[in-house]
Amino acid sequence: MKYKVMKKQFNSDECFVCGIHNHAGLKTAFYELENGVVITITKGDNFHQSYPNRMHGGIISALLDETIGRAINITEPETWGVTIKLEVSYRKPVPLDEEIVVCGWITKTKGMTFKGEGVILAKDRKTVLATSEGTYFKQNIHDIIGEHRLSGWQFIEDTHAVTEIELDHEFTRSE
Ligand SMILES: CCCCC/C=C\C/C=C\C/C=C\C/C=C\CCCC(=O)SCCNC(=O)CCNC(=O)[C@H](O)C(C)(C)COP(=O)(O)OP(=O)(O)OC[C@H]1O[C@@H](n2cnc3c(N)ncnc32)[C@H](O)[C@@H]1OP(=O)(O)O
Repeated sequence: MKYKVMKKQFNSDECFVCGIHNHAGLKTAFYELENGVVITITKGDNFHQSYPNRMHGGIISALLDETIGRAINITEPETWGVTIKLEVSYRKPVPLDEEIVVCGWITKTKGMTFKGEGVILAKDRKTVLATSEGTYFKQNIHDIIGEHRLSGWQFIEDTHAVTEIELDHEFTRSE
């Protein structure tokens, strides 16, 4: 099924996943889809490996963590969250020489916490490589970053605008 891209999200300076100046990181761009899912299309590098041509499990979990956490901004653009619990199922090796699609969506918000689920799809946009469930605690951005600056949080224009994406996956909401 084809999903329309509604919005591109901001990037940070130094975050391991989305920091545009983090040279060891993934520099991922995140997009909000019309169905309430946030996605990033990305590819790891050799320095993200565990076994040869296999992405390290910690990096897989970082990708799922941030993608799910960002999905809250579709319905609550001003909300920031910190991860308090994350469960990851590694279903198949995540290759480093092919694009993958990471998807995250929110399943529940209650009080100061929200929950979401995520999936990593292979380059065929269908084969499930990993799945995840996360819980996040809503926190004021100034309590999260303390004295650190907010200035690196910025919109990065795409050279080729991503307007839609085709995914062969059913996004279920269990709660
Ligand atoms: C340039 C500016 C911007 C830069 C941004 C850069 C990058 C970010 C990129 C994108 C951002 C957008 C979205 C991304 C979303 C996620 C991405 C990844 C996020 C992370 O990678 S983030 C790192 C890992 N994450 C942490 O660093 C959290 C450490 N933690 C704490 O900071 C405290 O733990 C806190 C504040 C959560 C609560 O602390 P507190 O002192 O305010 O309150 P307290 O302790 O009383 O807890 C209150 C109630 O939460 C329960 N509770 C607490 N922790 C729990 C746990 N783990 N499990 C189950 N329940 C828990 C208690 O049991 C109590 O429950 P009850 O009320 O029922 O008793």
